[in-house]
Amino acid sequence: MKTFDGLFAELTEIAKTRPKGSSTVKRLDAGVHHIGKKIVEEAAEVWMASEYQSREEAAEEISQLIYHLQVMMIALDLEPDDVYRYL
Ligand SMILES: N=c1c2ncn([C@@H]3O[C@H](COP(=O)(O)OP(=O)(O)OP(=O)(O)O)[C@@H](O)[C@H]3O)c2ncn1[C@@H]1O[C@H](COP(=O)(O)O)[C@@H](O)[C@H]1O
Repeated sequence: MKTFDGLFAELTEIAKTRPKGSSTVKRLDAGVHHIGKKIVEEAAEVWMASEYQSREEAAEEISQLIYHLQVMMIALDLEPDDVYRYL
């Protein structure tokens, strides 16, 4: 099963090697404004799923929010430790 750090390592490698067909590469190329809008959209979906849908659907939306947050971290050249120090 994938973890936060495992996904971050995978996305970091994708950002370096830029494989064809990667949606992550497309999102990074689209830039911070695009990624930020996606984060807001996914955050709203987490809220809606948590309030009106199942726990399973909420978990899926949370995973997507984590993914888009990680894409933003990579766009900003932030490492997990840069974030963890505030936890
Ligand atoms: N975990 C994720 C992940 N979570 C969410 N998403 C993206 O976020 C989208 C979900 O948002 P929506 O439900 O709003 O779908 P949508 O409206 O089609 O979104 P848009 O593509 O239009 O923005 C999905 O369609 C994916 O494009 C993800 N894309 C990739 N990953 C993982 O990231 C890794 C690298 O992926 P690639 O870069 O595609 O190879 C792989 O391990 C993937 O499993």
